[in-house]
Amino acid sequence: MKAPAKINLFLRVTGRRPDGFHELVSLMCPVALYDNLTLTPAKQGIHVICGHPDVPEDASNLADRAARLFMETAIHESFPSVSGLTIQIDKKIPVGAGLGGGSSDAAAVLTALNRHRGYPLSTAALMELAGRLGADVPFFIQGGAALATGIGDRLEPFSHLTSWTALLVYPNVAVSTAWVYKNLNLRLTKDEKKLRKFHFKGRFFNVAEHLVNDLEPVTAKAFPVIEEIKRLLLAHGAAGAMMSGSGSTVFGLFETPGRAKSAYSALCDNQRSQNWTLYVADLLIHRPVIA
Ligand SMILES: C[C@](O)(CO)[C@H](O)COP(=O)(O)OP(=O)(O)OC[C@H]1O[C@@H](n2ccc(N)nc2=O)[C@H](O)[C@@H]1O
Ligand SMILES: Nc1ncnc2c1ncn2[C@@H]1O[C@H](COP(=O)(O)OP(=O)(O)OP(=O)(O)O)[C@@H](O)[C@H]1O
Repeated sequence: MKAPAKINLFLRVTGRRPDGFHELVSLMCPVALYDNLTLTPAKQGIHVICGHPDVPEDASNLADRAARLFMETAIHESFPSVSGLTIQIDKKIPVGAGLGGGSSDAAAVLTALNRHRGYPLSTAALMELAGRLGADVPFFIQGGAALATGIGDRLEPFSHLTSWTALLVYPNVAVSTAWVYKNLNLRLTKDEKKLRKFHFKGRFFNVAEHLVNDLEPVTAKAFPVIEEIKRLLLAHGAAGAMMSGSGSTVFGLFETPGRAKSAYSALCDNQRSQNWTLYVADLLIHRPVIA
């Protein structure tokens, strides 16, 4: 099954909880760049096969953790015995890229196991399990664009968005999300705090006004290539350009797939892009219809 990447179109950090996690307001949208997962029954245990140098194949893989958590929880509810599982991941989403690849793999495993076992868990229970695996995982269970609050786990579907095509540029540097949050300066004035609580309710997302990411300056300071990519995307016709999540991927938003593809070609011809990986991907605004 397909596990999509995501981009953050709006990300304001509004505070820090006593446990160190940050509160935020973020508009997130899946994009049509996918990992492909194949789940097959095994005699015993959970096995991950991925073959990507930066993705663990042991129990620390988020897809493995998701399967384990599901079995521990749902087995008690409806199954007499634990069966094994092999998870094959064809990794297309770059790793440590701010595109939520690991989180999406985990959500895909939870959703597939729940469906396959005849829905022992409600969507709400599945989302709760997902939240235990990572802040971004519940978003991928829900599907479609969403406005996230809390630590990213409180979600409202959001459809006031134009069908942009994104050009994603991954500069081949992996960024640790924990490092970015740790280096974020959160000393905010009262006015700034008010601004950051900006509410999208009933409003249409406007690129010129709303495209913002509080984490971008932190990552861009360590990796100046981020500013360089933003400049190039804007110079090649993007309506807006910004880093996604904690980085390092930068996306440009284009009005049509044709314009995104022209920018893709122009950037590929540029000497500077030799070490970068580029993808053209439509925004997946609406929740998939489940048959
Ligand atoms: C940057 C975003 O991707 C934006 O959508 C998310 O906020 C991060 O989501 P994620 O990668 O699923 O994050 P997790 O795997 O849950 O957390 C990784 C680390 O990031 C920090 N973290 C994460 C989420 C959050 N709201 N506040 C944090 O401070 C914590 O140090 C945590 O240990
Ligand atoms: N299934 C998985 N796919 C990718 N990375 C995984 C997976 N399981 C564990 N990891 C580990 O998680 C780390 C970051 O993975 P990921 O690519 O999801 O981060 P990210 O792109 O920064 O995502 P986010 O936007 O959620 O911060 C890597 O160090 C990787 O080794």
